[in-house]
Amino acid sequence: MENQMALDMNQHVLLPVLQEARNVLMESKGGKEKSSSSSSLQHEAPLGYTVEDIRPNGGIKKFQSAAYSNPSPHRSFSDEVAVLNQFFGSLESGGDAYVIGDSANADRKWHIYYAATKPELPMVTLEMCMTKLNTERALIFFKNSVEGHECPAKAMTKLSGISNIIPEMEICDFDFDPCGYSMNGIHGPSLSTIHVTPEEGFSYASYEAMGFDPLTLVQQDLIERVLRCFDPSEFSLAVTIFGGRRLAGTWTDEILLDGYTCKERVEQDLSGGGLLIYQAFAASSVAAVSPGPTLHY
Ligand SMILES: C[S@@+](CC[C@H](N)C(=O)[O-])C[C@H]1O[C@@H](n2cnc3c(N)ncnc32)[C@H](O)[C@@H]1O
Repeated sequence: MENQMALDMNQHVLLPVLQEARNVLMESKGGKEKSSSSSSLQHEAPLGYTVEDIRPNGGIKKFQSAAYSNPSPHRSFSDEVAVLNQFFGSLESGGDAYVIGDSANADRKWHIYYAATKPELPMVTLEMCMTKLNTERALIFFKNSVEGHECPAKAMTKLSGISNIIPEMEICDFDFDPCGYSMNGIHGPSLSTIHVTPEEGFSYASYEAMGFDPLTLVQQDLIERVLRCFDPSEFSLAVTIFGGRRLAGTWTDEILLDGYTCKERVEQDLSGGGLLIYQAFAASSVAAVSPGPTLHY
């Protein structure tokens, strides 16, 4: 998870680091608040990042976000792993790093860093990375497309269908100027987050959810609801399971999606008893990508 990963960095850390490696690391570590009494909060940059911008987000302090530049060593995964090991390598599980995906395609790899002090509680986490969004769906995340609505972010949440993904979730959403969208959702122990970059040519949306009951929430239904919001030409997803397959309900199933071809499926055991299932999909008309191995660092 991105923001949610900041929950308890002393206990455990599972960092999915995809194309936006620097952002994920930044958000996982979290900008540390220096003063909560001031109305203009100061943030400390994590892991040597420089704070460039801090935006208020709906007035909810814990959902604030910040943008950072990415100086070395945050330009290569090996360097990132070396830095993370300094922080987390001495935890009971040690620090384990994995790169999963197509080794021939630099844009199609899933980077994972895992470290824990104690066995994980049973938990399923879904992470989706969607690219080449449908142009009309992407337009919803431009502010000028929701002109006239009192709150652009709320309009985007509703018009895109994001509010229907897990309808019970209380959503804190944020619109960027002139385009872009982020939200965090919460319902009991379940958390979710979405970040959308809608610009043509490099459009991208991420969806992540954790803490839900895997025996009642059906994997395929949830994924289909997410896809309806963005209609991407390509996407990959990672399901991380702690607690064993028996408690994971439908979350170990292979998913079959109308209009998409599964290009790759990898199952990777994680230290600490976890299982990661990675799958990559492309809209059925998109040319096939050859599967690649899992590389261990
Ligand atoms: C969803 S936001 C970035 C999400 C990122 N994880 C974060 O919290 O910084 C990305 C989209 O917002 C737009 N955007 C507008 N102003 C921005 C800003 N100050 N910082 C980051 N993105 C901004 C970008 O062009 C892009 O379409």
